[in-house]
Amino acid sequence: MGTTEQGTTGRGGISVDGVTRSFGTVQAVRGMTFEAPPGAVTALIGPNGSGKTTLLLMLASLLAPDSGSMRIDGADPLQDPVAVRRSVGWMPDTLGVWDSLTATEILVTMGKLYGMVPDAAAQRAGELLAEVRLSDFADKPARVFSRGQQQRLSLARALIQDPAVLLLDEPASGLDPGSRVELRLLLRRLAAAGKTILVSSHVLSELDEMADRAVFVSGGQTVKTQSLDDVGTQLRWYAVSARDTGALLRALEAQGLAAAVGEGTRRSHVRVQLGGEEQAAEVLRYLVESGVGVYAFAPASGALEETYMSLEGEKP
Ligand SMILES: Nc1ncnc2c1ncn2[C@@H]1O[C@H](COP(=O)(O)OP(=O)(O)OP(=O)(O)O)[C@@H](O)[C@H]1O
Repeated sequence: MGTTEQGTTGRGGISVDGVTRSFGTVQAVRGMTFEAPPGAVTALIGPNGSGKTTLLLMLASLLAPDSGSMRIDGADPLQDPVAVRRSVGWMPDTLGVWDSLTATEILVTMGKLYGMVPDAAAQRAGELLAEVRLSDFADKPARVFSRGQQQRLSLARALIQDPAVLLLDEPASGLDPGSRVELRLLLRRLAAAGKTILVSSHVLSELDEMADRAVFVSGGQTVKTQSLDDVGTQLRWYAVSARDTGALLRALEAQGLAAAVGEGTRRSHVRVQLGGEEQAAEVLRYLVESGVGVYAFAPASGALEETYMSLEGEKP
């Protein structure tokens, strides 16, 4: 597939419009509407129980919505589940069945289910196991895999048919720091190749590095979408540390900035809200010139965490 965005109803990307789903009296998804374009990583962010997994299951055509419409790479999961399953790679938050099969057997079986001839499936399995650094475990049964190894195998399984769309539910959970970096690089590479990637995660610092856009959900509804391109102009809290905290506070107040001593960290710091990177650069220059001895100056939290916390704060 190409890298061009092709609109809400044409081919390419994910489009979700007014989707709902209940389980008995529990309204898991009350109304979600958003787009995830091809060639980008879109983050799906929300508190526990906000409906992320339910939505991903519906997109993967494994669960039917009660109402609303969805398009995945141009196909409707209700009308055309076969097309959707062909174009979607699904990485659930746990690997699931087939514990007694080896990693290679799992991937080859999946490949054959997608219509690959055995040789091609075996070759693809070998390439993917190398990609997720599991070549040494190719002939080991999945039941002996650690949580992180299972996650990596699950990712390989999601990629077997070279899908146009990747749906990933908490893919970094259980991964060691090195594997997380590799996952990030792999997903950026796949997005650059034109794939549509929708990834749910609670690790916002990681999504800051990985995602192009974010969809925030709460109580089964989409509450905000954010482009990470706007981060440079976003109002953000900065944490500033200086040799003389009192002088630092006075210097910031002299600039008309509301500053307060921050709490909750080992190192003493001052929190100040700034209107974007331009203002941050000016304030930093001023502080350095005023001789308060600044030794740390950075956003107090990631951009997504800041939005997440502000949305939590707005809740009734
Ligand atoms: N099969 C089911 N039967 C009954 N209730 C369900 C079922 N699946 C999900 N729910 C409920 O729907 C709501 C949304 O669950 P979901 O798993 O989609 O949330 P989530 O955002 O993925 O949460 P988490 O961040 O904890 O993974 C929850 O209240 C959950 O208890």
